Amino acid sequence: MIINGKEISEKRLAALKEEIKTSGLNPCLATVIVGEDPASQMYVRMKHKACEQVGIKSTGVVLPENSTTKEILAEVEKLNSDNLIHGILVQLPLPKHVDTEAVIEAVSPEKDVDGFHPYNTGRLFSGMPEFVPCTPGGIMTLLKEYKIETSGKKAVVVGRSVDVGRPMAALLINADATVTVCHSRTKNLEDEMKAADILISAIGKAKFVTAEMVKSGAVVIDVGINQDENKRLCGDVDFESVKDKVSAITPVPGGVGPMTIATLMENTLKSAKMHAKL
Ligand SMILES: Nc1nc2c(c(=O)[nH]1)N[C@@H](CN(C=O)c1ccc(C(=O)N[C@@H](CCC(=O)O)C(=O)O)cc1)CN2
Ligand SMILES: [Mg+2]
Repeated sequence: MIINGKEISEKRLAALKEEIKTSGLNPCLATVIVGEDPASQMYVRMKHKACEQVGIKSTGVVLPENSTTKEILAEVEKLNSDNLIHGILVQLPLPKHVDTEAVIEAVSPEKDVDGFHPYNTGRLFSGMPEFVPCTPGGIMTLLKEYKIETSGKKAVVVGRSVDVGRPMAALLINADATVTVCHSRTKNLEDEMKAADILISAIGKAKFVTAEMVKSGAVVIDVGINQDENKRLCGDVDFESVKDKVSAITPVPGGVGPMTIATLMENTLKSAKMHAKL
């Protein structure tokens, strides 16, 4: 089975649009982008377009590549204190000279729709999630939509990043899976991967995962955003070689990516609801 993230994201966005229309709320998302990385610019455009699609207002702060950490923090502060804004996201990666952790920590946890602030990661790891990072959150939605059981399953997450690997592991623990997190120093990576009922690959290497590395009937979720030898977008998984061996697999494009955006929209509405109660 091929997991259709594009279809599920469209379904969720349509439901969100209806909910927002009748909510009486005016949710508003602010994006911050630093520099001119074409991929980041495209993702931010996609986020504004999704906002328009569902009826979320959006505003964008665009800062030059040579902005200092202090200058970025000042912009974030302005957004924190603007009562009309419910969600703030700083597009990552930031330029190398910027203190990314300081910027993430500066976003008010109540507006942190990316779920990257330590307050929100702490809540997630304590089993009391509020804002869940959009990519792993979107993956959990896909598993639920396709009725893929997690309880008691052996889940292997390859990658320990703050935005994907770590929160993914926390979400799977919260969903009663037995979770192993692998990374660049893991010994016998192939053996670990082959033991997985659910394999989440966030490695960042084009077509790294081949059929020999996965168990027959496993569920394979591909978080990779890479380029193949012809400069075409591809995932971490060698889709053609793996798809016939597994019970379910996400393609790239059209798998996890669209769910990241749909989850961001859901988090923004959630934030607007929380602010309305304050
Ligand atoms: N502040 C954040 N920065 C980054 C995040 C994030 O969640 N918050 N995630 C990624 C990039 N990202 C969103 O920002 C993102 C990546 C990919 C997609 C997507 O829909 N991809 C499509 C293909 C699009 C294409 O043609 O290239 C797909 O997979 O089908 C959406 C969002 C890093 N930074
Ligand atoms: Mg840095």
